Parts: sequence; C-alpha cells; structure tokens
Amino acid sequence: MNRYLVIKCGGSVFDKLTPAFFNSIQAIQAEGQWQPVIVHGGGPAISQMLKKLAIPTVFHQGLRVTTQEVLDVAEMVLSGTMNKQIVSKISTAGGRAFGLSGVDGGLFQAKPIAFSTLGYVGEITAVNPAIIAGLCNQGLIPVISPISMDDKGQHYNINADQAAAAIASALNGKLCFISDVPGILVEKNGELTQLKQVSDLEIERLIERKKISGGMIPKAKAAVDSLKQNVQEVVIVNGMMPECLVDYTKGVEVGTKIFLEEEALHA
Ligand SMILES: Nc1ncnc2c1ncn2[C@@H]1O[C@H](COP(=O)(O)OP(=O)(O)O)[C@@H](O)[C@H]1O
Ligand SMILES: CC(=O)N[C@@H](CCC(=O)OP(=O)(O)O)C(=O)O
Repeated sequence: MNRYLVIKCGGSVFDKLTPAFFNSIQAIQAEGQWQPVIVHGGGPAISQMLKKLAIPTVFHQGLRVTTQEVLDVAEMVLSGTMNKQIVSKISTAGGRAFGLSGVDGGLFQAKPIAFSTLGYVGEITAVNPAIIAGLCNQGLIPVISPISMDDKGQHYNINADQAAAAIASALNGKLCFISDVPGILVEKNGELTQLKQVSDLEIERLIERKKISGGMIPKAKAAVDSLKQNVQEVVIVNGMMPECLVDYTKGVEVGTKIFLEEEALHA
C-alpha cells in the first residue's frame, strides 16, 4: 500500500541538509511502507537573486509581494535551480527523483489571493493527485516546486508550506515540515523549549501573543488547515537531524506534532 508522506523542505534549511538527509528519503521509499513526496521552498534563494538583480524584496504578512518581474525570478529559482538541485541530491543518494512544478500537468490550479496588495501571489484551488500517484507507481520520488497556474495560463507564486498542505490533503497523507528549528519553540523559565505537541487553538494564541512569528506563521497555519482537510498527521522537524524522518516513519515521536483540539475532545 502506498501511504504518502509529504515532506516539505524549507529554503531556510536547504543549504544545511547533509547527504544523510537525502539518503533517508531514498531509504524510506525503499523500505516500502511510505511513499515520499517532496515539496520545496526557496525563499532565501529568491531574495538573494532579487538582490543581485537590484529588484526590491517586500513581504506582507509572511508572503512575498510578487510583481511580474518578481514572479519571473521566483519561477526561475524555484522551478529551476532549487528543484533540480533537490532532484540531483536525491539521485546522488540512489533514489529516482522527478522534478515538476504546480504548473506541470495541471498539478495545481491557482487563483490570486489579493491582487491589489500581493500581486501574483496565489492560493491553490484544486489539485490533480493522479499525476503524483502515476509518478510514484513508476518508482519515482516527485519533487514539487509550488509555482502554479490558473485556467488562463497566468502563473502565481505560492507559499511552499501552503502547497505542501494542499498536496498532502489531496493525497490523504502525512505531512512533515522540515525546517531549521526542532519544532515550535516557546519560552519556559527563560529558556526556549520545543513543544512536543500543540493544538490549533494554542497556535492561534501563540500567534496573537507574537510567540510564533515570521515564517513560522504560514507554516503553523498551513499545518492546521491541512488537518482540517484530511491530512492524517502533521509534524515540524529539524532537517539537521536526518534520522528524524526515518524515526518518524517508525512511529517515534519527533519534532512538534500539531493536532485539532476539538478532535482531541471527541477522541
Ligand atoms: N515559536 C517559534 N518556534 C520556532 N521557530 C519560530 C517561531 N517563531 C518564529 N520562528 C521562526 O520561523 C523560522 C522557520 O520559518 P521559515 O524561515 O519560513 O522556514 P522554512 O524555510 O523552513 O519554511 C525559524 O527559523 C524561526 O526563526
Ligand atoms: C508567496 C510567497 O511568499 N512565496 C514564497 C515561495 C517560496 C517559499 O515558500 O519558500 P520557503 O519555504 O523557503 O519559505 C516566496 O516567494 O518566498
């Protein structure tokens, strides 16, 4: 049985991922219980390229304000450099990876979120999971760039956490966010402590109190949304601990697990 494990690789940690991390992805597929599907970001690499081209970077509530020229750069970096680097690294680890973006085969349908403030930033309105199932059936590991398209052929820049949540939900899989932190951290007795689990309601409170900020806001929100849309389980783990992924597939508690408080009450 193909049980899907969607692994979202954040741009924050990409440069720090070791060959052991990519080996673990290949090992999970080889073991046969879980089919890995990779969705990647690349925010820092996009910002770096924009800087080189003297194009200003502007964020609004964690999302990059995307003009046509920013969109061109985001697509070049995400669907080009980043996507192919990940394909190469998995291939070097002995896996067979297949890179594609939300545009290809109509994998994701998108629409603008709020054109007047964000420009060409989109949200995903539909997913075609059969493309992913087809690739997996051929023994491939899909590597997905979040850039997507509407029915008129307009492309959109999509936050990679949201793209990962959308595909995990369409595949009814588990979702693992790989970041540069061991999970959601909160201050306890003057020290930053990793939460082993956190509910949707607690996440709302932490965001309100600014205890969750920056890139952790879209991630935590995408985690909650995905649980409300058929994702079996969501964790946030540190990519610098590659054994985390394999441990997770074996049922070991890793990182921060997100759960819905209402469901817990009825369990
Ligand atoms: N409460 C929190 N716990 C952990 N990380 C947090 C928290 N609040 C903000 N962050 C920030 O969120 C970052 C992860 O988000 P982001 O940089 O977008 O990662 P990615 O590239 O993996 O999507 C962390 O490096 C950290 O600086
Ligand atoms: C709309 C929007 O903000 N898109 C993101 C897409 C990349 C991304 O999400 O990368 P990380 O996972 O590394 O943050 C951006 O342009 O940075």
